[in-house]
Amino acid sequence: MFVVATAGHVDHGKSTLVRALTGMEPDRWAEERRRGMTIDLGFAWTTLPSGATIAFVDVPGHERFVPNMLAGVGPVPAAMLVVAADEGWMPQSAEHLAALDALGVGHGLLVVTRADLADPAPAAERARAEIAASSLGAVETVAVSGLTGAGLPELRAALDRLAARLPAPTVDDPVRLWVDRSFTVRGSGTVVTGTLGAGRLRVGDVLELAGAEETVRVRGLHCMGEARPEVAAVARVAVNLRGTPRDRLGRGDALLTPGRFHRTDVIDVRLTGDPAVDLPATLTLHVGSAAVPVRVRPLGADTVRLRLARPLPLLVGDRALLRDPGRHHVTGGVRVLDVAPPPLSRRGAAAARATVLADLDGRPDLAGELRRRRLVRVGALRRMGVPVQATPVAGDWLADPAHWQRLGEQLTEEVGRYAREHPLEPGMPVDALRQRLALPDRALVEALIRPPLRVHGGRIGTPAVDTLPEPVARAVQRVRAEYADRPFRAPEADRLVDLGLGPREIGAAVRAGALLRLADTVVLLPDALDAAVTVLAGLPQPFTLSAARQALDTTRRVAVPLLELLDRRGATRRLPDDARVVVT
Ligand SMILES: Nc1nc2c(ncn2[C@@H]2O[C@H](COP(=O)(O)OP(=O)(O)OP(=O)(O)O)[C@@H](O)[C@H]2O)c(=O)[nH]1
Repeated sequence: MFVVATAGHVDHGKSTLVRALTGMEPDRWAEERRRGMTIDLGFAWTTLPSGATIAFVDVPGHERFVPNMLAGVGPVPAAMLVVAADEGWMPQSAEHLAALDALGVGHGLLVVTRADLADPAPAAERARAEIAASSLGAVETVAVSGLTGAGLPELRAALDRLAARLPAPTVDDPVRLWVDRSFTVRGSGTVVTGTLGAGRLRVGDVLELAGAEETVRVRGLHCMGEARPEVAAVARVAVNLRGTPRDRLGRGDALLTPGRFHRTDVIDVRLTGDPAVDLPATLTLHVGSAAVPVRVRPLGADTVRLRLARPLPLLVGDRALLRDPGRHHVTGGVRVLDVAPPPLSRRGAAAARATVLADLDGRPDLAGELRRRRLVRVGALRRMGVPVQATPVAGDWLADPAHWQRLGEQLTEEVGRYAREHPLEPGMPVDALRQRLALPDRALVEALIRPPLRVHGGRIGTPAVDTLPEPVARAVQRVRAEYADRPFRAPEADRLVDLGLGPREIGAAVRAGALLRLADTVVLLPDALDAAVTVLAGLPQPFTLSAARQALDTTRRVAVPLLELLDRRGATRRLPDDARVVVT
């Protein structure tokens, strides 16, 4: 099935055309029949020559009912713009086209009606020129008479071609069904209707109400007058919500796949088309079938922040329309750039925000969102409409890769600093670290830990120190504290004993990797090796033993075995003349 909305000036023959195509009566209300005018939305369907089904959303043409028109057009992907041959292009033709353009409707047809009353060519030419400048672009044109039926077979064929051009619906997406009507059916209870633009509905589904944060169960589904166990997009659908009082939901509400949409009352948007220089401070935002008053705060040249009078389930990339209800005038279109924007409380925040927004295009972009939010939950991103194809760093957290790497470096620094400031403690408490790094979740801290660091007893430290017997671990910490600023000076044997490290303790510490034995009684802290390579790499190459000794600020007792160890590990290479180079 595909769904097309009509559009066009009042009395140009939209309803007559839908009636002629479908044999159904789209104007449902007695008042509409009496006044010969469409006030609200009408619906009808038919089968095309290809066998495809097409449903029409027939909208009112009178300017007073533009909000109803927008509720019908908002969720529909294609439009049939109707212009009467005898009247030609009229104000509501223009306003309806402006609305379709603002909403970014990209597919449609031009139908010149009442072709039995006048030559359709002039009206067609003018209309085509207007339409060409809109999001609809170049459209196929068909002249018809709803009265005589002339042109209807050609129109059916053109509708088939239009259907073939429409993008395939995404039936696996979450459901956001904008409600355009709600009524009570005797014996069945509350029924709502809408255009299902994406996703799939099944009897028994549990859905959320956008406005009430409560869930409802789908008791029955109707599509084209028939009960169905399941309806997939794109379709006109009636949903029976027996048990839900009718006053709980109406036009502008939405039925949602639970947990998949972010309800927001603040959005940052880009104005599309010609951004008006002076936007009024209050306007009405039309999106889907909803119409909500908004307060407008300009940010950049074509970006504004909108504060909605009530929250709506919006996604990054949504198209919407701003209208000035006082002046009966479509102000322009917007594309949603951010549905969870940061507050603008600091001085200069608005200008900074405008710079960020200038780079956004409303296309959900995972890498960009991660860069801006740094750390964000999978569910939150999904609810904003960002497709998530990335592996969480911990739990359901996603991280910007560069930020994550910086956090890892900060963590190492913090743990190192803590060890220096608290030499007797066996590591830094995880919660203290979480606070230092301002991380929202302990799981993130744990995910950032890389060997040789590890968590032990709620603290983060090096495993060697953790697993050593308590007195030995303390003794090693004392060495660390005492030699922090001269890492290549090995303590003399009697100093080691003073610090609590006799031959047995030294053996345990070396086995655990907490000390590095260079020679019988020469020990260093294990990180001295890497530090030594860094110092040596800074020397003019090759360097001599004596240059190395001076650069490391140590004695031959340490320098000789240290360089030999580095040679064995391949970090340095000894040349035939006994000088060395650092291997890079
Ligand atoms: N001669 C002739 N009259 C037509 C044709 N199509 C519509 N009309 C007449 O034009 C008038 C308006 O037609 P509608 O179909 O109600 O127009 P509409 O565009 O649906 O009007 P709104 O929904 O109120 O905007 C009616 O009197 C129709 O009988 C046509 O092809 N030929």
